[in-house]
Amino acid sequence: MKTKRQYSPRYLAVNLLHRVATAGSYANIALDQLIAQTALTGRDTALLTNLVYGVIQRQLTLDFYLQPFIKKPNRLQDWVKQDLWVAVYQMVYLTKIPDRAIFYEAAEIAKAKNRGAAGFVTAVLHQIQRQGLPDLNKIKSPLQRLSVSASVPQWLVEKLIDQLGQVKTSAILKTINQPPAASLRVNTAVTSVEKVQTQLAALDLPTKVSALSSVGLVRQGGFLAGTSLFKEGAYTLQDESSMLVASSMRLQPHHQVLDVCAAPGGKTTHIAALLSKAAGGHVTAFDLYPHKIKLLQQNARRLQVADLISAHVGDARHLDSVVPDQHFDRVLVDAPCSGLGLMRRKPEIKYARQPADLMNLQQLQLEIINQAALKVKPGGILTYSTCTIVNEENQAVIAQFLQQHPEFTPLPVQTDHPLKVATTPYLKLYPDDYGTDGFFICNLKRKSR
Ligand SMILES: C[S@@+](CC[C@H](N)C(=O)[O-])C[C@H]1O[C@@H](n2cnc3c(N)ncnc32)[C@H](O)[C@@H]1O
Repeated sequence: MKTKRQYSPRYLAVNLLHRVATAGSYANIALDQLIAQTALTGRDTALLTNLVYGVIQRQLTLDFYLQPFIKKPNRLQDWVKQDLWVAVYQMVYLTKIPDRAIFYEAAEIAKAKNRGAAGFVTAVLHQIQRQGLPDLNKIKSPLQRLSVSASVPQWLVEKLIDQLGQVKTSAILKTINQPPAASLRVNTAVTSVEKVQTQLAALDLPTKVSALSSVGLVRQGGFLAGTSLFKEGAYTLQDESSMLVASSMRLQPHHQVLDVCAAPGGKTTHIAALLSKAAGGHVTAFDLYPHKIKLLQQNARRLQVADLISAHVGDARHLDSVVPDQHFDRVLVDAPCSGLGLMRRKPEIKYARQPADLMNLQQLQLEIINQAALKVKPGGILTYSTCTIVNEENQAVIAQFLQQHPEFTPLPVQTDHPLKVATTPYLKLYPDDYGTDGFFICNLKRKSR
């Protein structure tokens, strides 16, 4: 039987951080599962969420703060480090929580796991209280200071400065550690934005309309996947930037669409909602992984658009063997990418990526887009999108593609509302522009014969 302590948000946070670090789970998915399984109050859910995201977001900063107090970091057990991270995070960023409460909880968590470690945790925290934390402003190298303060690896800060300049990089780094907003796409195949907004408000979940997408609603925090509206398919959880993809594709109800990197189907189901079965519209969706195709099919059923979608396992690098002799009005390549635009929502990504990944991914992206191009009807449109913010995976892919494919020309990216960022020849959204994920969209029209 679980004790009261094991349901405390801090205990749950330490456990979850341990799982993310050791089993490679994504924090947002693991957190949603945990919240669904445990009957926490709204306040405890908010604290748990804050602790988990806050600690992962600020891991490099927290390591810097703890460094002078831990003599043998290599001998520190992972969960002891995570317990200390959670404690120091509260001391620095959640200033309303008194130190004595933080120390007591940190020691109790240590005791519950291994009695011997409780003394060590308490000693470290008391030493921090006596001596104070080291000062970030005293880091001599400006690059290292920016990296540690924003908790972003130095190679990535350097790359962003190189590609975007100091001012834009600082603006991005300032916003990526803010709590991510929750956003949902209303499923216009079955309901309307106004209706869902009213129904959510009645559940004490007020939302605001998205500034980017006419089918998006946003709110700061809250567990939106638990409502019966979600289960019935009235909406799905999706970042506002992702909602721009289907809207940009100039879809018509009768279109035949190929979605080659489709799972778990966020964009496939959005595309399907814009097609009409009666008019003959259809999406053929592929993904490399069978378990992801199952997820896509589940989502399609929940969102009541399964009859417009056929989903199969298939490799987008070999489309001729999966869709021989077929050509489509619209082809979407929502490419596998580094995910560096998701630093706020999936903060663990920034530590996992290595510089060499970007060029390896570029090769894969080029292979896929080159194959996808062969499946576009004359006069049709090929859409390339990613959730990353580095040139290698975005404009460099498009530039190389266009060199080899003069039959394609970029179109302005159509959006529901006028945006403050350029939409031609492609749309690059950074996390500081609208508080969304970082995203890239390019629409390429194939010449009519
Ligand atoms: C960015 S995600 C797609 C997200 C999806 N479009 C959505 O909106 O929900 C990229 C997808 O590409 C898939 N993928 C990776 N390599 C692939 C390949 N060679 N062929 C097909 N799919 C692939 C991954 O499994 C992953 O699901």
